[in-house]
Amino acid sequence: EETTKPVTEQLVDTLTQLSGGPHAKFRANHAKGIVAEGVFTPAASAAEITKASIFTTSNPVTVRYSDATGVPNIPDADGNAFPKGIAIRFNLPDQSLADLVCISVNGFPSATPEDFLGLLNAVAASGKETTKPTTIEKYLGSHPAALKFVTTPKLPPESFATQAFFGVNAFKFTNAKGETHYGRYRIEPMNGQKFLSPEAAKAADANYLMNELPVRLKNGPYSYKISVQIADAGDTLNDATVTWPDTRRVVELGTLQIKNIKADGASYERQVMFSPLNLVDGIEPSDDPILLARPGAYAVSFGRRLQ
Ligand code: HEM
Repeated sequence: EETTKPVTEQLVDTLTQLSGGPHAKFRANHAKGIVAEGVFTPAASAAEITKASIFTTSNPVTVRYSDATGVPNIPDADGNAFPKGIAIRFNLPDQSLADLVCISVNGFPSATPEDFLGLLNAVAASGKETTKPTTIEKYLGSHPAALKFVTTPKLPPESFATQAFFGVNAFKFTNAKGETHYGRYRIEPMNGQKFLSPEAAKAADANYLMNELPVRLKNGPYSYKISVQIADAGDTLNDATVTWPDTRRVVELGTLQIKNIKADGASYERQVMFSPLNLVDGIEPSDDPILLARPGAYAVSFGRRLQ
């Protein structure tokens, strides 16, 4: 009997295929990672935007940095390891939690999960093709957002500590007065972004990012500013391929300080699934179909990782 798999499962299948997997016990995407710990301290301005406990109280956080793709040993400076990821878990005193799951580029190649599957399938098909234009060339020719994403310079950062990250999908924020705003997260290193030169990127060790972080943290903590870019009336809220102008208001939510590598990080990351829809009161999802598809895809990958 023929059954069509849900698009979320097809996405995980294609990500797995593209990575040369399955790779037992690893994520189907953002497989290579490192886990650290720190603390989030709110800024006074956060309360203007949201009553969410994660942004109005100080809490311990667990942070997983990652390279893109499902390849567990991808070289950190490889173009395919772009975008980098950051997953931040706020561990609240009542055992509840919330996650921010962001990437190192402000945008996404596709507006819907079906379109993203089309892109991944076009990449998968074009490996074996000899006639031009290939499936991926045709796909990119008719999908400008995907073309923009794949041609974005893939600058390898000096460190995960010198990389900015973006939420890409919009969320709806409610403050204590009941006022609502839509916004997108920004996570910016306090000491600015720093990238490798092309020469340094070519010479970089396959694990230079994963090796650098413990060394850096021995010399002390580092921090990011977490803020939210606020949509104006009329801005597109449900399409992650459409960035908003840089002139939009940006409100600071607080400071993320990273203090140490997590001791049991390797087993922790296997047992944990971060999700952009792990939320607390004061933050709701937008109706962006990419955002709404993510937990389903992540759960498929998580379930396979536990087998
Ligand atoms: C439909 C679109 C997307 C699909 C199908 C997808 C797929 C996946 C999958 C399967 C995983 C592994 C999850 C796990 O096993 O725990 C993952 C992880 C991740 N994704 Fe996505 N993703 C999508 C969109 C996005 C977007 C828009 C962002 C950022 C704005 C993002 C950032 C990340 C990050 C940072 C991780 C690693 C999380 C961790 O460290 O556990 N993804 N993605």
